[in-house]
Amino acid sequence: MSSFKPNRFKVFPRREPGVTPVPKGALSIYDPIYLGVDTRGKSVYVTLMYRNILIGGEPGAGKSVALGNIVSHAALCTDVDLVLIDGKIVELLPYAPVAEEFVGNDITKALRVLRKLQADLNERYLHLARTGRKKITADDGYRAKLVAIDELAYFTVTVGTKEQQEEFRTLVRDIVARGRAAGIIVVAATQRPSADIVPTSLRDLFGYRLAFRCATDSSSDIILGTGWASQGHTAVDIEPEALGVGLLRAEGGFPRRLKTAYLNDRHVNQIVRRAAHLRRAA
Ligand SMILES: Nc1ncnc2c1ncn2[C@@H]1O[C@H](COP(=O)(O)OP(=O)(O)OP(=O)(O)O)[C@@H](O)[C@H]1O
Repeated sequence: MSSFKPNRFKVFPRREPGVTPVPKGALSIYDPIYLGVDTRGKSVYVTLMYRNILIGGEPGAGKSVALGNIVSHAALCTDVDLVLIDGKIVELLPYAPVAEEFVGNDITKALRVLRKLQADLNERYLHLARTGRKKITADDGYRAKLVAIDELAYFTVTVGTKEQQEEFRTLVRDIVARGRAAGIIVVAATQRPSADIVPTSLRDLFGYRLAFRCATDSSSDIILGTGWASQGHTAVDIEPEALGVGLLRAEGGFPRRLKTAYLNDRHVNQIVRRAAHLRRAA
């Protein structure tokens, strides 16, 4: 188990135009996010601004830990608001003190929060249309948002009425599809990589896909993309004891095996305390 060191999160030069300067010691959502190491021991980062990430795999394979790495980075950024939707409650609850919204296993509240996000999205698009531009930057006066959803299936098949589940699906699809350009990032995790939870049309909207161990080639393909298993890239091959090992595929690239960084509860609590301090000071 690696121990957490705050300076492990490298701060990269921010070259994007219109990025709000962040206070010393804080991170930016425009920075690459540290996820773990690949098979050669090289650090693996993902840049999520203007992108989304889908995380899938069987129970206990490492999805929530990966999600926690991303949310921890975002918490330490003073230029992004966190919207956390957690059907399991306990995975994202530690970040609630620094979140704009925290939703537990309450689909009515989840829908209210997603409708509000959609209205915000519509306003951002109107602004883009009025100014003749295609992408929101911090200069536009809109803050980036990171929407983390841990467990898609909980809200789309388990709780609520059929109508609520359908509305949840529709809202998530719209926010994933249109959110990127508007500075709204979606990070979604599911332990049920099946076509009813993640239809191809939704999967294909995610620029990054991270598949932890899956039971079948078809579940692995549901996360990574059709045809990868037949080319030898399948999360079925990940050994059951290899917790936190997954295949990461970035837009148009080959799946790359990685082991995620592990933050234990103490690390997360330290990060949240630090994040609260940075956010108050910003
Ligand atoms: N990168 C890692 N390094 C070491 N251990 C890990 C790592 N990732 C996960 N684990 C171990 O595996 C356990 C399960 O991980 P995690 O909670 O992320 O799984 P999950 O896929 O979200 O499961 P579920 O779908 O049941 O919620 C963790 O509690 C931890 O003990």
